[in-house]
Amino acid sequence: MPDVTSEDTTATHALAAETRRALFADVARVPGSAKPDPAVVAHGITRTFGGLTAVDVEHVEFQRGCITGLIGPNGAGKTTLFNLLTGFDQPNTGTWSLDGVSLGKQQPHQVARKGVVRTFQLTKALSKMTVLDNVKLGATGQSGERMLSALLPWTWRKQEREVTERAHELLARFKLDAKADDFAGSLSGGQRKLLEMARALMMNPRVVMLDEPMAGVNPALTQSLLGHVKSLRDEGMTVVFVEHDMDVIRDISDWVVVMAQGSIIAEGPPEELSSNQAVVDAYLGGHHDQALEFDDEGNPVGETAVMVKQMEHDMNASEGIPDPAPTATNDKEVGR
Ligand SMILES: Nc1ncnc2c1ncn2[C@@H]1O[C@H](COP(=O)(O)OP(=O)(O)OP(=O)(O)O)[C@@H](O)[C@H]1O
Repeated sequence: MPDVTSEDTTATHALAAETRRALFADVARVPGSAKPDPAVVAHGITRTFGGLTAVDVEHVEFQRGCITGLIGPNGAGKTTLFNLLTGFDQPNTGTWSLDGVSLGKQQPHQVARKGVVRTFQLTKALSKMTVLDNVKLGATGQSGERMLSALLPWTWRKQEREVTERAHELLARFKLDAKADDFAGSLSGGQRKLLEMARALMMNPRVVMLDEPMAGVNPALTQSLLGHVKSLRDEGMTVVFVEHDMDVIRDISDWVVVMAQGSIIAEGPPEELSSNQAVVDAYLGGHHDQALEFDDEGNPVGETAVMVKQMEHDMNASEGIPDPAPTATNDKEVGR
């Protein structure tokens, strides 16, 4: 059980870049493909809201020690899938596990104690609490919260010290240590994202699910955030990462899983994405009528490049990220 006092075993899974590439060489480029050493395996997950099927994932595996980018158009079901896998919502059907241990029918803090944590698209910093206290909140389910411990104060005092120490370490890691005693409400958008990550790491997780960690972050902080995400992987963590910016996805992912209308419609290495017809169709709603064109390296060219740019522009716009290049918008054309 990972807690702030446990020994961190994740480092044993740190994989070099060549090893990660080799791992995926023989993985089938199909939805639900088997991975050589999956940390998380989910099967038959469905979630409906009234008549709407938000998630209908037959099978998915997330490879240990790698970054999996989870992409898909707005409303594809990415956040709902994260909610389900981390106990923030319960599915209608399905089973899922970390290293073979079931994570079903559990509360978020129980899932976190088993090793899977998440961050949120809209950061959940409590603005009237200090930055330090916000990070300490990540250490839920510690003995200080249990009844018996109330009678044995020395157990929680020791733990309180350890939790505070760990929180300070994480604040230093994310360069927020100077802000420890400030109210979280005083942080910028990017700093709140860092705070979210620090809080998620309090439990020494093995799997981190990041829901759009770059959204709304000013470009100066984007690179540093990306560096932090890569460093989680380099320490051996398994990272699943929802992101709309294709450049970021290409830069950071070892493997990409694509969702549309609740289901997984494609999987593959990031460099093969833009030539995947199912992916382009999903983003463009199938409303294009000309053949797609790519150069030898799989980069879109001509009209296809314009459409892909349009797609990225729309996705950025939905996140409130300004697009420096003037782009003609035709929302109907892209199925929104
Ligand atoms: N609590 C809810 N009640 C009703 N419908 C919901 C609820 N949560 C999600 N949905 C619907 O489920 C579908 C999937 O939503 P979800 O937020 O998971 O998509 P997403 O891929 O994360 O989208 P985005 O990229 O815009 O964040 C959408 O149609 C959404 O409106």
